[in-house]
Amino acid sequence: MDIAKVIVDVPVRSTDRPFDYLIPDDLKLWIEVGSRVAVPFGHRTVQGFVISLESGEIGTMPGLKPVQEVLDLLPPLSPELIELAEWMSRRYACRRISALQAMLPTALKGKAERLISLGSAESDAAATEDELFPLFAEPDQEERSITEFVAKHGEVSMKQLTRTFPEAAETVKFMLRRGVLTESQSIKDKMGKKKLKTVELAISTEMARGLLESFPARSARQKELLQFLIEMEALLPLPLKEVLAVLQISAGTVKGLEEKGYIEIGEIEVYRDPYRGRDFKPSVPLPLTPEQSHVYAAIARTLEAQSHDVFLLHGVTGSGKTEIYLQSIQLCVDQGRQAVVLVPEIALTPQMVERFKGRFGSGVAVMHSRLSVGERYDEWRKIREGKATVAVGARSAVFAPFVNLGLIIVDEEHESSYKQEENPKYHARDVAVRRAEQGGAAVILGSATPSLESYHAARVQTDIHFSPVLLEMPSRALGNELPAVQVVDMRDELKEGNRSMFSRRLHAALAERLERGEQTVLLLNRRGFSTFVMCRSCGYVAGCPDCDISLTYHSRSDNLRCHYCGHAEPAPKVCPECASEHIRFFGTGTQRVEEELGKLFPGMRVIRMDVDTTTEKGSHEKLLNQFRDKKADVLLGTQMVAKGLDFPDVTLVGVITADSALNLPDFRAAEKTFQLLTQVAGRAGRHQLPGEVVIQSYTPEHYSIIHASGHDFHSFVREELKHRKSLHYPPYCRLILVTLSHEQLPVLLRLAENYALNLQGKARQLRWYGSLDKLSADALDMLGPVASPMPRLKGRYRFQCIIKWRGTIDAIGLARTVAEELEDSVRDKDLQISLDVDPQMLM
Ligand SMILES: Nc1ncnc2c1ncn2[C@@H]1O[C@H](COP(=O)(O)OP(=O)(O)OP(=O)(O)O)[C@@H](O)[C@H]1O
Ligand SMILES: [Zn+2]
Ligand SMILES: [Zn+2]
Repeated sequence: MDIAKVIVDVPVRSTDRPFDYLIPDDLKLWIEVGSRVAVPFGHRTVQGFVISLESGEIGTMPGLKPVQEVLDLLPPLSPELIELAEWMSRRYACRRISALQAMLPTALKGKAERLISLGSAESDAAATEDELFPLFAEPDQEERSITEFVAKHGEVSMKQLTRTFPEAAETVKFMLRRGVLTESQSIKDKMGKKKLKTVELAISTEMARGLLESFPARSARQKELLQFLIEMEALLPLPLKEVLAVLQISAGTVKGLEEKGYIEIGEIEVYRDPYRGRDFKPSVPLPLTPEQSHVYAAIARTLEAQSHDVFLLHGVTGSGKTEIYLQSIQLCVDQGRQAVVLVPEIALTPQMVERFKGRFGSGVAVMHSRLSVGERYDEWRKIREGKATVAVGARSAVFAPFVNLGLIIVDEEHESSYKQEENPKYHARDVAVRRAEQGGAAVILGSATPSLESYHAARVQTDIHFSPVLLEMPSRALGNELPAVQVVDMRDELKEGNRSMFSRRLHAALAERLERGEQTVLLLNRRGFSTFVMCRSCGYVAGCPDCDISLTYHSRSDNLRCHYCGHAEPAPKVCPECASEHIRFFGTGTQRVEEELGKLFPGMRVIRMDVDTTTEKGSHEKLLNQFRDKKADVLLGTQMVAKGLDFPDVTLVGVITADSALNLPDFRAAEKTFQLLTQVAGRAGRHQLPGEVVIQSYTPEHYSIIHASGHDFHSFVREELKHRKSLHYPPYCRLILVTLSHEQLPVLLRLAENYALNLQGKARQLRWYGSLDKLSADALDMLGPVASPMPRLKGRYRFQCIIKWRGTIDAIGLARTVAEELEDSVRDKDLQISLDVDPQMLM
């Protein structure tokens, strides 16, 4: 192999293709497909990824530059992941480099660094002073110390040099020009490995014992250390820090013994383990219920054959899906293969981690955004170096660098957080299915409320997604009933004079729990229900001057903030339009509910869990532990409290407003409402005590609320699918959201119009264009251009087109080509076009 094809880390579209580099002889054994390398690009050194190797006649490739260095001992990506990235770039219309970068921990997102070393002739160790300073018999003292400094270190960074010689800028520049110093570039990672100093014997134990007898009396401390190391022989090398602490000796003592050559100070690499020192209650496989056995048998057949299948596991809340996951993983691990478990970020609670660590111990690597960059890097390395067999993590864990992956589990597969909203805009569930298909692994998509896309695909053979095997578990594992649900019409409450945010029913139920010492989970559905400021006299609403959305009130700082761009201003005391004092904060935040609870139930202990109380690392966990240990009566929160929690004493779940999200401009509003209500209702009565759920609503007749209260997934799906079909929404077609943005509105209008016309024209030529009402299998239709629901963001105007399509046509390729052609033809640097394939939000 002589040539490496490399995708370079340069963020412009024209470089989104492989570039050829020569592999120098000394790197031949080090470079593989998936290696991260430093390569020259223009005048810079950049990071890149080797996607293939080729042999070629070097003579026929004049001008090819060589690879500069290999950046890792083990290639961070496997050929399988390289292939997956290629697929992602087509599937999500993103650049290859952006797909590759998404697969790596932040710590490996290397940046070029300038390095200074001695000039070529001068770097020769035998160089005499005369050779070093040919033009000057007497180099001045400053030059001399710089040369010595650089020679001693071999290579120094610009930063090191400027710190050490802050005054010497002119001299260094002069030395560079003369060639005494030379400059190069290298890629430096954001995060190094963590090392620990260790100490051990440098001589045999026999010899050390012999030495003890004749040890000089004035070195008693050294003797003590030597003796200790002899005793601890079996445990060597020992961490230096611990030895110092145990013996109460100084580093000088150690140094002294080292200088005598009796002991050796070394270094070992350690992993920053976020769960170090924590005990996880070991758990053993439970005997499965008949429903579970049935489901497990189907999965086990596929695993035993080591073949690829996708299972959609639809099991009601508390049906014991997790036990199915655990036993399937066990089977996979017993075969010498590895498994990945994806969990939505907010459901990745300590309780969840405990269930996997408890069964598989230290073989579990955990990856989520609340870990530090270093911790995440180390968990990732544990996987890469074969020290972990199971990875549990949020979205990006789908890229865990296992080499023999046998199983991918996607828990709560309906969660929209599996879709990444920034580039690359991938959906982890779809990537999981693709990765498994590529590598012959099984996939389990689990949920109590599967997405309509997955469910429909399992029921009908659709051509738009994979076709999973449907497995259903309609009853709870512990044999108890799903909780009884009561829907309260809040309009009636108001009519009958109750102005509180709590209905009489919920109030009474809360009082009962307090009396019985049982616990309550209260959900405040905040989606589409922000705390905005409105004047009751004239209707003025405080909005962001840049984003055209209403500002949110923050009581802690008493100011108003824009959640999209961060704009902040003090909260007004009088209306800026009409000077009225009746300006009020509308909407209900968790804080207000907490205050209200305090008034209605003095002494009630409430834990509030929302973005404000969980910003600090570990706070989420602390709050949940407090609740589990019964240090509170009520757990009050946003979406965070709806998922995955399994607390035996929770017998009441209250939903303050069920329908606040129903009026959002989102075709999935009903689906999301149904899912949230079903999930949160599922937190009640999971163990011995029966559960009760109270849902408060202003539109109790809405089918998503009716069916959620009846735990009736199938009826909900039937009704929702009817709507989707008649309006042409997924799963009956696929969507591509095209957003164009520009600082100038008139320019944007023209460009958006252009985009739409070009797209329609091309689609017509290809005979794809037409209404989706027609019976043809391949069809494409387009809505827009219209102003985006967020028409202005960070000072830029935004317009969008929605492409609806079905069949085998390459609509994604078309949308991308038209975008690139428009960018090329107008050459307006301010124009941005972004494509979102299968969007979760039409914003
Ligand atoms: N075979 C079994 N025997 C005894 N207990 C079981 C069994 N399977 C599961 N359980 C218990 O049933 C309870 C519910 O199980 P689990 O939390 O796995 O359900 P789930 O389907 O993941 O629920 P959710 O979707 O609500 O998170 C847990 O307390 C679990 O320990
Ligand atoms: Zn006013
Ligand atoms: Zn704003």
